[in-house]
Amino acid sequence: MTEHLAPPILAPAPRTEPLVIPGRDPVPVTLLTGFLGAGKTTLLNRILNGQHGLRVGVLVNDFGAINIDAELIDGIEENTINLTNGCVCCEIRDDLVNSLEQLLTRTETIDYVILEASGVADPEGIVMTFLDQRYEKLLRLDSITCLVDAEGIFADGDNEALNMLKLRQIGFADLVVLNKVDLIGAEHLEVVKEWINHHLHRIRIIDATRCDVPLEVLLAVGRFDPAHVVAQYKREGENQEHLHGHGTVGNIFNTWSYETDRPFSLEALREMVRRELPASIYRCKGVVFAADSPDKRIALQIVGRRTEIAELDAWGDRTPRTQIVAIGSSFDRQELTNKFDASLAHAEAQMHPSSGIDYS
Ligand SMILES: Nc1nc2c(ncn2[C@@H]2O[C@H](COP(=O)(O)OP(=O)(O)OP(=O)(O)O)[C@@H](O)[C@H]2O)c(=O)[nH]1
Repeated sequence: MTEHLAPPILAPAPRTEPLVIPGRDPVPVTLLTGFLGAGKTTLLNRILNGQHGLRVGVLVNDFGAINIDAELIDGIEENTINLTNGCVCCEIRDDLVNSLEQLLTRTETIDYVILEASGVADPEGIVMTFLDQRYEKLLRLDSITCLVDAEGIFADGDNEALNMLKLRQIGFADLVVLNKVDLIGAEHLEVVKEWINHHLHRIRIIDATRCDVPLEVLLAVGRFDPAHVVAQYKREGENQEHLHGHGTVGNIFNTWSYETDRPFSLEALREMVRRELPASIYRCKGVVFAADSPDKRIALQIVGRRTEIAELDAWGDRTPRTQIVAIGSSFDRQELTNKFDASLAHAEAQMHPSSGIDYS
């Protein structure tokens, strides 16, 4: 039921020939980066449902053993490929290229690709893949948009490696969407902007709630500039900030996953998160089987101690089963399992009479 981040896998022999799909121009790619829970999937769904006339293919890289994001992306299964078993920025870089190739050859109809990196991905490896000349006839990096959680950006702020990762995610981007401004006041917003501007100069920042950003600034903008990557390296060199590879970052995270056929009490789950979830759990998400609504799949989203619960489709032919993943640093997995176990409906029934559904 528990695991660390997957260890690096042996990469296949590197390609020597340029990758070309005959008759095809390089397909533009927008890379979505940003720390756990910042809003990448929210933005992705917004783009997929937007009026842009583009036929979009999607690559999703999630953390943990179960790819929950794939469940939460609105209905384009056939043009979506999930990258599992590792982080897109290092362990599965060849997998990334193979998946992109698969996505582009699978159907003639894709004319734009969006890659959602995992929230723990260091952008360097991904950017380097796109700068590799072997792939330049296949793909063109159009832009890198980094989502920042304006409320949660300073969570666990004493953790230097964590701050560094967040800054690198921002530093490699050509646009920052400062998201969740609905959750903070004007003063906090200014503090976040000052923090970003203090560390990184001349980054374009757009404030947003629920990633409501005009599509014109996100897609087919041709903003990616390799010179910016060079400048980022130079800046890091001057500030001696380089992380010496993703391994350093990867080591600060642990993942946990949980599965059960027994139904949850949503109220108990929400209360448990509010009162007891350790601050060292940065992100938790899943698809839940709930006693409150046993016929429908329930999406569970936890960022810090905020919980969002939403009804998805009916279980239909699928056996109702809860799958939850969490990521954080230095937490006790058994303790976490116990806390979730205690939020199961029957466990709750022993302590409280049953309560109504609250989807707020
Ligand atoms: N209040 C508020 N909630 C938001 C906003 N944007 C996103 N959320 C919520 O934040 C949670 C995380 O959003 P996601 O889009 O899944 O974040 P993510 O960056 O894809 O997360 P991971 O990749 O799983 O780390 C979800 O519950 C969203 O509904 C916002 O502007 N305001």
